[in-house]
Amino acid sequence: MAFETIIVEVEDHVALIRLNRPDALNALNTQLLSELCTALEEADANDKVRCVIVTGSEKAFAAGADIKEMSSMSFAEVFATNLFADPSDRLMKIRKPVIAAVAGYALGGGCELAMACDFIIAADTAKFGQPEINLGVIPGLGGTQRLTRFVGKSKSMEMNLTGRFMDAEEAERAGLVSRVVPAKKLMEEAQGTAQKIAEKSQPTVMAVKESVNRSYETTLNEGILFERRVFHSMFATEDQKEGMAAFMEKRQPQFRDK
Ligand SMILES: CC(C)(O)CC(=O)SCCNC(=O)CCNC(=O)[C@H](O)C(C)(C)COP(=O)(O)OP(=O)(O)OC[C@H]1O[C@@H](n2cnc3c(N)ncnc32)[C@H](O)[C@@H]1OP(=O)(O)O
Repeated sequence: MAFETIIVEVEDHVALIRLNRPDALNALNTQLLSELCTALEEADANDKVRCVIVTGSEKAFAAGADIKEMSSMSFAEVFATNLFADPSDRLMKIRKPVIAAVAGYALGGGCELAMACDFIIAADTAKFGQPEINLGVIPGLGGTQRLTRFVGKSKSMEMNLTGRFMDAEEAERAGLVSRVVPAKKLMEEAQGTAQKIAEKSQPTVMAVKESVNRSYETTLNEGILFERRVFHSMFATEDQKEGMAAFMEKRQPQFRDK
């Protein structure tokens, strides 16, 4: 499919999806969100793709949902159309790993999009925030829920109540991002990380993603049980035999996704 508000490149088993509305700091309008979800679904279904990176520009990952598009909507309209339910549901169905490579602003829906990815690598220029309170609304794509799980109640409450931005260093300390890298190295680091994941056994990668995500949805006991059952099931794969044989034979494994 041809896209207008994003750019998609596939190289070495990694799909790079770049948000591309430079005049609006990648504000997430209906078209961009729809194209992003479609690109992610296409990457998920593409046998050549083993890992996905979502990124923006040097100035903005995304400055939130498009305020100009939303400003005149009525309650009846946002309720009847279930605004943001569709992208939220579609993002959660992606089974391949998705890395958010964030430079500049990741605000409101931008922060929520980054958090909906599997992990965040941040440039030292990144700024995260949920400033919806300044617009007279609350987050609608997971900002009160996911941010709380990432950084805890106190910091999430403060960020959501004041609209304060968090810089990259604070975001790393708080556990929102997996690591911070110099802005110039952001894409190199994200690509390198994606390559490492792309070399693993794909069923195992998907099982890790499903198991980690399960920890958000269930009790610790249920989660541990789920993990153990998935672990057991890995012994039905050829890649488990190959991975363990390769260790014993002191060589690199040749995974076949079987
Ligand atoms: C998804 C939900 C439900 O959770 C809701 C949301 O996401 S609501 C949106 C939350 N985000 C914000 O409130 C951030 C809004 N943007 C800003 O505060 C500032 O733009 C900034 C601090 C990120 C950057 O400031 P600055 O460098 O001064 O650039 P600007 O001149 O403000 O912006 C450039 C250009 O982009 C347009 N813009 C920026 N953000 C948005 C947006 N979220 N929606 C629509 N348009 C946006 C801005 O209007 C400028 O365009 P022009 O007006 O000059 O044409």
